[in-house]
Amino acid sequence: MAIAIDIQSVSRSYGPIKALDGIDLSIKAGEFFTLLGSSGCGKSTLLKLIGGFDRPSEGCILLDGRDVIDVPANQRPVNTVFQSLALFPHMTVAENVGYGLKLRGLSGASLKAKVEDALDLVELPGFGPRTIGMMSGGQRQRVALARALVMEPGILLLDEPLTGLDERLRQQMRDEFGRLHRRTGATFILVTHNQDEALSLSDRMAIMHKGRIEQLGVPAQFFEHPANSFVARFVGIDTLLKPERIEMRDNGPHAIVGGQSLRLRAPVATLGADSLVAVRPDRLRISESIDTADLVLTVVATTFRGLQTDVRLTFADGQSLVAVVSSDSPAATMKPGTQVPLSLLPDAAMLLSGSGMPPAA
Ligand SMILES: Nc1ncnc2c1ncn2[C@@H]1O[C@H](COP(=O)(O)OP(=O)(O)OP(=O)(O)O)[C@@H](O)[C@H]1O
Repeated sequence: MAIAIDIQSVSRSYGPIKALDGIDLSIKAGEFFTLLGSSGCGKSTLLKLIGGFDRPSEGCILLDGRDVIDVPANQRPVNTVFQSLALFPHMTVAENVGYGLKLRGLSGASLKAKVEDALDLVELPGFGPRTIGMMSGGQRQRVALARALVMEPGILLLDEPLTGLDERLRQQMRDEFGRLHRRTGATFILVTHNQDEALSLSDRMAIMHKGRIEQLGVPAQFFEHPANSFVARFVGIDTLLKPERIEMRDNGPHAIVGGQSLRLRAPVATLGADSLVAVRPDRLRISESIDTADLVLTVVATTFRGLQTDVRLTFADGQSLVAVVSSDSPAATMKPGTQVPLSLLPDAAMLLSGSGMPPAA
């Protein structure tokens, strides 16, 4: 049975460090929810509070409407897959997976059947007798998942479970999480600093920063309506330009950058000292002619990225933006110094307020 989670005004301080600062968050039963943020933002602390491995300094946590602050970890309907996996190296795969059920008093054929079902679920049928030392990194991940899933938890917490795996395995395990979520119907909470993981898996997600939630919503909202420049940067909108001023024209608001004008999505917020214009790379096109272009910029460099190539272009004031073009298009091989006409699709540029420091690239 999936379980709903309500986090109400939760803070957690460690001495002078405020790891969590007034978090309010409701996660629906059966949702795949992701906490995304860079190192130290407080996401693991929040997971620990839900799991019962730590207590909040203030606020309460409800599971299906019941306050669980005084319920110890082993009595909560929650299982966690830790980054370190924490498998017992001297035990077989089956012993690892069956460990929790054995503690619950299960034995014999019923224990064996549950362990085999869990190993089937993570696509490791027949691997029970092997020792952990004989398993690859990806297979160990699956054993850790099976060990959590065999307990049939209402809530599964995944703490950076893909760290340390190579790209191919990450992709494979990512697909696996999606499949297991659908199969088990449990509430999944993933903690990660990886935007691709968050965007591809989540029903909803929260971006955290300095113990607070910067934005909460379905993944597409983070691109369409990033709450501020911190969030925009975090989801991969790398072009953030400092405008000289904002002008209201007949066809809407425009930002003036390096002497050129970019039409902004309306309505625009008031221009503050930390306001930046975010430009979505997917809404920029190289246009046919300079006469009809919205912008004319100068190529600085091109970076081959496989199917696509990033073209970095500058304004007269030295600020730059990145356009993404198909690697087999002529634009992918433009030389530095080339003048390029660009058109902006609707809502390509938006004025955002700043918040905190953008994460390092
Ligand atoms: N037991 C603790 N004692 C003191 N400070 C702590 C403790 N646990 C966490 N912190 C601090 O609280 C803040 C949030 O830590 P947390 O582990 O939740 O971050 P995180 O977002 O999960 O980071 P990472 O991705 O590096 O694990 C950090 O500044 C961290 O140093």
